[in-house]
Amino acid sequence: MTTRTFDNIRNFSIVAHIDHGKSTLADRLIQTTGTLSAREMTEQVLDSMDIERERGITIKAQTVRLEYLAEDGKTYILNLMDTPGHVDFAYEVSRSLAACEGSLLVVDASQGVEAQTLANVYQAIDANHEIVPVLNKIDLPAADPDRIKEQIEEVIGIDASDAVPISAKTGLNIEAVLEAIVKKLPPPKGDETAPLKALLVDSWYDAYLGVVVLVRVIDGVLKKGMTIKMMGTNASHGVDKVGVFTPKMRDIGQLGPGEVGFFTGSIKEVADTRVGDTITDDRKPTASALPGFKPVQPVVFCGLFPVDAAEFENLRGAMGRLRLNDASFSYEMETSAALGFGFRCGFLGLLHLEIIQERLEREFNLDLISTAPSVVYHLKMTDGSIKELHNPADMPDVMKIETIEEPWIRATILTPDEYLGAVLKLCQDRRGVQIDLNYVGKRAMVVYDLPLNEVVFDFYDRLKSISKGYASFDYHISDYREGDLVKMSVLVNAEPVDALSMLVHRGRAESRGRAMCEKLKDLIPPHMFQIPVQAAIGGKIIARETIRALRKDVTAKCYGGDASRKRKLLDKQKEGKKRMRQFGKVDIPQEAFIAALKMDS
Ligand SMILES: Nc1nc2c(ncn2[C@@H]2O[C@H](COP(=O)(O)OP(=O)(O)OP(=O)(O)O)[C@@H](O)[C@H]2O)c(=O)[nH]1
Repeated sequence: MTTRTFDNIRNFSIVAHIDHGKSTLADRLIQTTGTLSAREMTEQVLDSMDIERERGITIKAQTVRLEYLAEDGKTYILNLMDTPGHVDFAYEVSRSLAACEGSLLVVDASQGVEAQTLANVYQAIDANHEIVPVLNKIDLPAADPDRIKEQIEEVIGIDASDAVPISAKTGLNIEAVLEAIVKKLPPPKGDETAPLKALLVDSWYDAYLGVVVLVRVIDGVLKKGMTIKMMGTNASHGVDKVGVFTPKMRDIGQLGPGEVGFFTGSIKEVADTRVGDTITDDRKPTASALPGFKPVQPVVFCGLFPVDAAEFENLRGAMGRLRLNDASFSYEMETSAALGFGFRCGFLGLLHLEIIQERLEREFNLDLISTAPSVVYHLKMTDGSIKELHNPADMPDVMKIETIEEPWIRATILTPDEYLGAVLKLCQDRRGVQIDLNYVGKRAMVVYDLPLNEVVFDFYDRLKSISKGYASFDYHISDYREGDLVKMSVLVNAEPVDALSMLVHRGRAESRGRAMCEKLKDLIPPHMFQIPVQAAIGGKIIARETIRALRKDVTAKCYGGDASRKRKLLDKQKEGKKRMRQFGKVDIPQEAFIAALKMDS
């Protein structure tokens, strides 16, 4: 067995803060290497999902194989691995990075280093990547490449003297990027005579081909017709097709060491393929699996219920369809006294939650009520057992709980100096513990440890609003810590609304309860009777508001005459009704469930 270097291959990814031009550069690289015709280039190629494009973020990792004739006269195969740009998908990012040897670090030359730049580049450094800094958007008048170079050296601590100044938009200097990839990034190494060992980087469901698996071959050869084994799940599958993306799918029959491509076979569900798993030859397995494999765990849960109970089966069908392509999304049936039949769903983070909810509503035309997002708590019971709590409504008797642990995150925030005070206050208000405060050029960089449950509702929105959109934020889950947490229930007209119950820190329970009652008072329309709104811990009421009785005739304003206007108003009222839920005798509008949880004190 001999390990050798595959000199004509380079595997790289692009790391960048959101909007710094990763997709535009990727498109330029594809175009410059002539992989697609100009007509095919009209759309951004790598971001393929609608919602991704609308939100300008990349969710599913994809990859493209480029062929580049370099200045040295040789033709190179360049595999560009696209990485998801958001923290919720950090594990997928780390697997994509593990599949290559180097990264292009794209920094907007008019903006400089941002929180995600740091988080992503540190991940690339952890993956032992060689890093080529690229300064993008130098066509902008505000671009200051020299200052940004200094910033990269100072903050990230890598040599930026050879950083490539480009404009991905105008196509300026793209050749120089390709040359840097060839000259600076190391080629892959591997042993083609060894048993197959490949990293499962990503997988998705294709209507024609079934499950498509993206892999990076480390050793051996992945061939059409062979039987492979996934070492994490111990499942074996026949291989039907082996190929690469150019970015169109092209069959090439086999992939050798250092190569990146896809295969299809007898795999039924995306859930059967775990990102990070090792793929080997079923008949001649490799001795050791690749390190670092961990199944992804949902960290945020919420209930999703159809507004119209008759839509329950449609919702179940839609969730099944989404899960086909997203194994990290989980759901199980749940019944709520107030909301009826629905599902308890698990997500990788808040963005993931929003994306799934939006797709259910948009692609499947469902009207949904979502309950408060909750993190996963670890309960240590008095009998010594450990329980995971996904839903505050399921909280066991407090007498049986010894301690409650909650997940904490480490957050990195970059903000212009003038908003620093407000940012620190926000973190402090959310039980944050300051770890570091530094300067990156003219901007402050603060590192905080925060309980995830304080971040889960509206932290990011608040951060953006207090910094006028200038602060950037990134986080990762760090650990579980014990907290003095209590379950707060909300009662509307003396009926507990389980969908609004939540775990809060004891020290904040009263102010949260008060804020919640005040909010609900505004959100719940007056009825024909008086409605008390209360917050309680155990049997103890900690806050109360009253919605005064009101008899309101919506058509009263239309003095008889205009029938069409009258009908419009009644229709509008009916529309409003549809989005309400009855709790005992009280109608609560759907918006109330999320709005009540936002704490914009
Ligand atoms: N002026 C200028 N604008 C650019 C340049 N490169 C990209 N842009 C613009 O910057 C915006 C963001 O570019 P994208 O390529 O979508 O950014 P991205 O980093 O891929 O963003 P995510 O996919 O969300 O991670 C778009 O409006 C681009 O047109 C450039 O060189 N100059």
